[in-house]
Amino acid sequence: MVGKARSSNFTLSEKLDLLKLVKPYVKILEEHTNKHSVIVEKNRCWDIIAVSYNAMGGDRPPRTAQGLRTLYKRLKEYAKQELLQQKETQSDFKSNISEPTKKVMEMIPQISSFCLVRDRNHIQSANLDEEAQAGASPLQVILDHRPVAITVEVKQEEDIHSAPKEITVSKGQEEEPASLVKYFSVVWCKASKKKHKKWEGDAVLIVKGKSFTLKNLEGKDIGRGIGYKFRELEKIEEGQTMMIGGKEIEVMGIISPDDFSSGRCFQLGGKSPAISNFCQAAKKCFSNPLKSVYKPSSKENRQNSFCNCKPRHDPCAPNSLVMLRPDSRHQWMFNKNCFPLVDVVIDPHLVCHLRPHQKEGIRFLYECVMGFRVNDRYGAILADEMGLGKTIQCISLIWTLQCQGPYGGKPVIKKTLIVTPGSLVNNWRKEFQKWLGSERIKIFAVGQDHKIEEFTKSPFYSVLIISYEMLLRSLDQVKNIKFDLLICDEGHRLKNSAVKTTAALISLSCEKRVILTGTPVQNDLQEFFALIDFVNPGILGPLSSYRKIYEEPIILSRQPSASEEEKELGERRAAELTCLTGLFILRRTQEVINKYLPPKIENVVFCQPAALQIELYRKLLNSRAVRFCLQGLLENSPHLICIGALKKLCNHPCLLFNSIKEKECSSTWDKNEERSLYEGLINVFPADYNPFMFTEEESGKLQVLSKLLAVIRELCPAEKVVLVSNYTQTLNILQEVCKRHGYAYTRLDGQTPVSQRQQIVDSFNSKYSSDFIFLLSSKAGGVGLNLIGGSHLILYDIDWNPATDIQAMSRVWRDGQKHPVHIYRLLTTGTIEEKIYQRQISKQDLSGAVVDLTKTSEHTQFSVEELKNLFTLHESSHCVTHDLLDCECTGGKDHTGDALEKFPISRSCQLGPHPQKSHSLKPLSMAQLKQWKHFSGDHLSLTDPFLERIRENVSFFFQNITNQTTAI
Ligand SMILES: Nc1ncnc2c1ncn2[C@@H]1O[C@H](COP(=O)(O)OP(=O)(O)OP(=O)(O)O)[C@@H](O)[C@H]1O
Ligand SMILES: [Mg+2]
Repeated sequence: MVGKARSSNFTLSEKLDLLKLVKPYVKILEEHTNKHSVIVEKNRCWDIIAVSYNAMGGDRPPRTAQGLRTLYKRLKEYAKQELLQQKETQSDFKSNISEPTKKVMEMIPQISSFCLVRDRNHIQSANLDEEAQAGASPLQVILDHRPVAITVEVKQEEDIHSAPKEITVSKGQEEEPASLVKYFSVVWCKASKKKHKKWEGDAVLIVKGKSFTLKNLEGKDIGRGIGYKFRELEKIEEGQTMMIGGKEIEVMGIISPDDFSSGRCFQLGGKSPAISNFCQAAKKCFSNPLKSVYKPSSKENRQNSFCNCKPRHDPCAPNSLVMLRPDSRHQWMFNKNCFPLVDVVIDPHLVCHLRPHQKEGIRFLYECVMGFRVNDRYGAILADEMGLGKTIQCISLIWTLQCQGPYGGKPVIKKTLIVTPGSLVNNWRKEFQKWLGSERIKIFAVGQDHKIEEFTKSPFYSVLIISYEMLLRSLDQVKNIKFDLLICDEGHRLKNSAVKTTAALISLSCEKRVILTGTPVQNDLQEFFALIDFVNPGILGPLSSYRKIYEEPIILSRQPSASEEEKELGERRAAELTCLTGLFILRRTQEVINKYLPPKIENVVFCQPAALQIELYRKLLNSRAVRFCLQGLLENSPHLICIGALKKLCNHPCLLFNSIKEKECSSTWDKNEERSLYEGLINVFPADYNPFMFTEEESGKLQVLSKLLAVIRELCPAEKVVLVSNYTQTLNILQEVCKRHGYAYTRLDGQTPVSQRQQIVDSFNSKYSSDFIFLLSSKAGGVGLNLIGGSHLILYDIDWNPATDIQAMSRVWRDGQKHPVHIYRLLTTGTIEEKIYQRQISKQDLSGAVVDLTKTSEHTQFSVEELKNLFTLHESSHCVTHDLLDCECTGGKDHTGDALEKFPISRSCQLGPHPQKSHSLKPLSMAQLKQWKHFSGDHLSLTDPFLERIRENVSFFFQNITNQTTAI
């Protein structure tokens, strides 16, 4: 805080020393650059400190008295070292420059990119008048943008403490262009007559015409005024002090409109250093990593004898994967003992298995956790789509950091903590074994028979794998272990900072944090903040300022009523946020591994509802509850209950029957809305209806499923099926179907003990397994599982969130799959399931990025219009989704999207009953769907033998084939 720094009490000799110490560095800079310059007054001697500090690799100039003291000490040490070396070598300063000096020189081109030198509010941090009284040499520092030029001159002091003038309020007349806006960085304090002011904080002054706004760094308004004299506001310049609205401010610098609209000026650390640092780092490294760069003293000699100066693996070998070398800033910060630089090379044993995108991912993870990408931040989010091998990338990272490091080859980490959903604990252990064998690295997976204490006691284990649930239970023990790297698998669950798991993980002191997630974060800016703040705490500032600086302008810009100015600001802020976080978020899509995978045949199957379903559906739609929903009183509307009932009915009427019976017996039956929804419904069922004796004919989808299983069994007897539902009760029905047909099955749902999950998965994947069907609850066990033993996957029901379904579908089409993969998504024609599907498609391209801030956020509420649409049964349509495609085919022929090209683009398919509004929807996904092969169930010749056998109960098909070489 600036105010604190002002109260620093350096002794006079310390200050003089400090200035002397700074001078040589200024000289060095001067010798190597000689360009145009701008004059900075003598009180900017602190600029030089900042320059020197940056030149030596410091992140940012100190902002506290303590910080200044530390800097002072380090400068002193640094100078001593330099002198010592000069003496040692007895050589001419210019021809044989010492290593620390070299470091400074190496940094010269970077200096101008450190915004801190220009950004005065970061360096105005000492009691300057004391300096003057102490008789220190006034310095004239000349800085230029690029490259930096600095000269030192002695100049007489000018009085810099003239009293601030209050800007007078204009009496009128002066006219000016209202659009002219200027931005300044300032420090402020409450108005007082004291000579030695104590600044209370940094702020941004926005001057627009005759008015101004003062915002603190959290983006909150702390002062406002209108009607000032335009002339005076226009003349505001750097260094000027003035009174505005009862506050005294000193102008530290001018902020470009670009820095304001991007929000960069509110970020204390500024992002430019980080980015430029990364770019520079990528370009150069000044020392030969294989050569010792520094003659160590005898003590260091001893230390060095312990370190390995040769890379662990040959960096020059063909196909070697060599990590980026640290830049000079990093070396200054982390190589205090001046160990030789050593190349970090990924173990060739691993490299030979890695896909190109995985190599890139390992480089990315390494640079993030080493702090190469963003100064002082060591976090990363690897958000590759499902099945891209996030596990192998992390294993490579752990193995590398555990054995190697850039400084003298010393390992960067000792212990790693991997936190993962319960069902994946053993999967991680197995993957370690798969890629590294059991000798290289000792892994400890916490389980019922493997208690944490064992890990704590044994020095052999370096990796602890634990489930989120277990972590919560044994947090105290985990906290007592020092972990150097933390990996959170399926880490999107940390998007809610209020939940216990997140709080527990935040409480761990480990700095290097990696989130793995295959599920894209939807467009919730607060969830996004939570993930970012977890991996790189504080990088976006406190939540309150994030809201003001990013969230509010972005949300505001999306309102239909937003002005052009608001839209522009929102877009700029969104772009800035994406750009800043893009440094440590990596997401690749499935396409990168498609070529390694077998063909995938995806089918959307529209199943005709059974007669009983139609009758019950009509009755439900006529219920008082549904009618109440459509009246528009959404607050107390029971629409979720109605939607739930319709979804159950689509799966099987017996589920609805069970619900009615349950409600009849329960105390909540009194609740009006449920009573009014189920009223008279029971009479539609046969009088002797027994839900346990359900039949397949009572559900359109179940009929299709039953036929599908039979044809798979017949045509591919060696292949297996993964059958997915979101509901345990539905899984019970599907299980019963398996029993009735004599299909061997296995099942994994929320109730399956964690300790048994991997075993169930392994046994299904084994070629010796006799199981034909894997019953999977997508919510409980969908994430992260490898079910490559199955090559047919049937999604029996649909979820609102496309990510849940994509998660499930990705279980089988992944690395290691040997057979062509068939995916079947069953939907009941004309019902709510189609509507959910349509909504999924129109939402899907929102989830294309980790977070796509340029897109509008998803709906969480339904409008009355939407509810009307949801609560409509389209009895006469073969496929409402196709009707909405605006496709000219009637489904009577084998129509594919190739025909699309015949029409102008403006005719591409649109979703929604109001074509005139369609541009606001997401035409792309629907257009893509239109390009899928599609045909109605009574189409004459179906080339797909599986579809051929189920067509009787199917009104329409969509089909898409990826990697169509040997398909079908
Ligand atoms: N380079 C590779 N060669 C062969 N198999 C690989 C390779 N990389 C990964 N795999 C295998 O691919 C499967 C999927 O990998 P992994 O489980 O790491 O995916 P993921 O990215 O974590 O996906 P999800 O988001 O679903 O958890 C695993 O069985 C893994 O062993
Ligand atoms: Mg995974």
